[in-house]
Amino acid sequence: MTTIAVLGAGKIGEALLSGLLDGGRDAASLLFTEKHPGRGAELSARYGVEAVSVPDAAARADVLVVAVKPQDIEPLLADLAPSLKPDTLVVSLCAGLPTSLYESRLPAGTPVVRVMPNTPMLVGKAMSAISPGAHAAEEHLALVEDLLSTVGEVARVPESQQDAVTALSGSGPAYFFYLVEAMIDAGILLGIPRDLAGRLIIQSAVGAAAMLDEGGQHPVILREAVTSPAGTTIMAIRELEKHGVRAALLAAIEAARDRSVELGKATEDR
Ligand SMILES: NC(=O)C1=CN([C@@H]2O[C@H](COP(=O)(O)OP(=O)(O)OC[C@H]3O[C@@H](n4cnc5c(N)ncnc54)[C@H](OP(=O)(O)O)[C@@H]3O)[C@@H](O)[C@H]2O)C=CC1
Ligand SMILES: O=C(O)[C@@H]1CCC=N1
Repeated sequence: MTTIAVLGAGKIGEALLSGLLDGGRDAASLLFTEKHPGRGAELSARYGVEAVSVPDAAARADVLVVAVKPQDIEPLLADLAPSLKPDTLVVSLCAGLPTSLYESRLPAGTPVVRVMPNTPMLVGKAMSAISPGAHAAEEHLALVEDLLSTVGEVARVPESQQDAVTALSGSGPAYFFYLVEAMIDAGILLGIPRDLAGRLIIQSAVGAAAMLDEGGQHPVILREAVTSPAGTTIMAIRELEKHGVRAALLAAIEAARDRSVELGKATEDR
């Protein structure tokens, strides 16, 4: 079985380990590296996966999944480059970082695949978008697709779209969590106890997501079906429009895209 090492088992690295194990992968085929020995020991105990050093991961794994913050990439690549085996596939989960950055720091010909996943990986419902670097062939893309399809859906996109994808689906779960949090607060405002407000809103979100996913109908049609003439929903929609919520979402997602571009540029400038 292919050995996979996750370099940086923080929020998304841990979500990947946990999602792969839930998807049936053998813990013996997984490795991870962590900066802090305490966290390494905690994760090993929780998942039964071995914590190793970066050079050990490079020596033993067929696939290295980079999951450190973009700001931490340079020391990691400097650590990795001398011990990397020629055919090792490098998979980057890092926002903004182009495959060309890895290609310029790692041995010539290293295959690199850029991925933008999201945290619903933890429950097997990730949306991941993948793009090949200059030396990644179909077999590499197929391997990454196979790996990530155990933790959710996978789409192939040109690398030029990855910053936009990061803003949409990479950060996307946070926008929905923010909305749910604000709607629960509205329940509190209306005098509903917090637990009940949470159940009302979360089950509405789950139901709406299932209709979007399974029903095949456009969101406008689904919203119109809730919006009765002179009813309650249209009064709420008028307030959302008055407060510029649609424009705020467009601006917010554009700002996230711009930040992804900036994170990539910051490494180019070093
Ligand atoms: N969180 C998310 O929803 C998503 C994140 N991503 C991307 O995933 C990457 C990680 O994000 P996230 O998980 O949120 O961040 P975290 O900070 O939670 O995780 C990164 C982990 O890597 C550790 N680390 C840093 N340098 C090294 C190193 N050289 N060797 C081993 N471990 C190291 C960090 O330790 P320490 O904290 O001590 O520095 C930390 O535990 C980012 O590049 C982000 O853009 C992509 C999609 C979604
Ligand atoms: O906020 C971030 O930078 C990362 C990338 C996408 C989701 N979280």
